Amino acid sequence: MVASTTAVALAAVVAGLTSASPNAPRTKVGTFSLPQVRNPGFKKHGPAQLAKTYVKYGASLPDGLARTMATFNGRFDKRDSGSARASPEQYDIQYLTPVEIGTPPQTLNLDVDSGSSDLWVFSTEMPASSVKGQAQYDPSKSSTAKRVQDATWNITYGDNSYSEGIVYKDVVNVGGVSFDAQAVEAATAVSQTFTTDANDDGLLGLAFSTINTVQPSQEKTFFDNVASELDAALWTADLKYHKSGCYDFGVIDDSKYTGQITYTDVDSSDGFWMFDVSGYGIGNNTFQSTSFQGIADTGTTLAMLPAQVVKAYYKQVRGAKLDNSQGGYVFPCQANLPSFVYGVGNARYEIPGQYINYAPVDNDGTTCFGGIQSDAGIGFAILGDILLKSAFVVFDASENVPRLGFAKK
Ligand SMILES: CNCc1ccc(Oc2cccnc2)o1
Repeated sequence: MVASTTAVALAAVVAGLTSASPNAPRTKVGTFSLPQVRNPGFKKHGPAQLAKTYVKYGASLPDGLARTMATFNGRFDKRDSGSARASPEQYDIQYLTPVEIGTPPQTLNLDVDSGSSDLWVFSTEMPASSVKGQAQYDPSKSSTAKRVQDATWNITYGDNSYSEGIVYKDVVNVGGVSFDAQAVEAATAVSQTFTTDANDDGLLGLAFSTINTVQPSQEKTFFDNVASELDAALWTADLKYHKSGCYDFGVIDDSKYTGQITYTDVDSSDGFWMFDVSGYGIGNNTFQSTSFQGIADTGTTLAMLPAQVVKAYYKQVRGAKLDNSQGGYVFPCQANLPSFVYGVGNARYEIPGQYINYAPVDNDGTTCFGGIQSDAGIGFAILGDILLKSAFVVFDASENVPRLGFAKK
């Protein structure tokens, strides 16, 4: 930002020095004055003025100025913002977002994941046996793909899914926001859970770049790469129950929420969007102001909450039980589930009971698996899609301390 201010200041000085043309005839005609009129259509733009001056005197533009002018390509005042659809898989197990990679663009449907920081894709670098219907990034078909020599990555997720591979730099476009040298992590191997997930072509990590797994030199997330070009260094998640939602970059679309946005500071020291949940309520019972730490994680399907909170919730559900063979709390699919309320500061956000009936565990739909489960062993709560889809969420990195915003919708 300072660089462009300097350019503007410099341009203003240079523009001022060249206001009178040096080529005017030098005849002695006494004095004359030319009243100046303001050009109503003139938009002040430092780099453009400076560039004009260089061109006027036949000088070539310094590289930085040429690059600046290239990025503006006529958009003198607009910076950037974009919007990308988030389509749910069955049971909202995850939401997939089309991402264009390479030249010409190859479209892959990625799982936007605020709980990790690698952008990785199924690729032609992996064995065909690991690919069951997914789209594959083919760097050999992208004129802008450049291999990052000796770079590798590997990552394991909360559900023990795993992937690893090599790295290219290429153009990546998400919802109209583009970066021309994004680290695209091409998978050479993935776990069976990814192979069987036919619609998921990879992940787009939007946690903090400090937990990106590329070695020997860590790479930046897509958001960190584009943040300085966005109208505002933030992105928003508007996920929905059993229907498509939207990720926006660089803009808060006021039509997508009601009332006020409540902000809370984020502790990003572990690389996550970690914040304090101020408490919880079950159905119409009194709100319990016992705070706990949790991460906002669009890449986790369920809500993993403190064991005591989960126990108190399912105590209100007739026939609910902890079934370790299923890996968590189950209940009769016909159960009438109470709503769940979580607090952010003084604000309260309610998850309808219906959202907490995640999916049947048996073919006849008798027993269902809960959307709220215990975070035992994780070390913090995970506010996954079950909770996030009931709010409009702002992931705001525009200030020194990042923050999360929540609003009703
Ligand atoms: C559903 N298993 C495969 C799979 C798709 C996306 C991911 O990634 C995850 C899993 C858990 C938490 N965060 C990201 O794994």
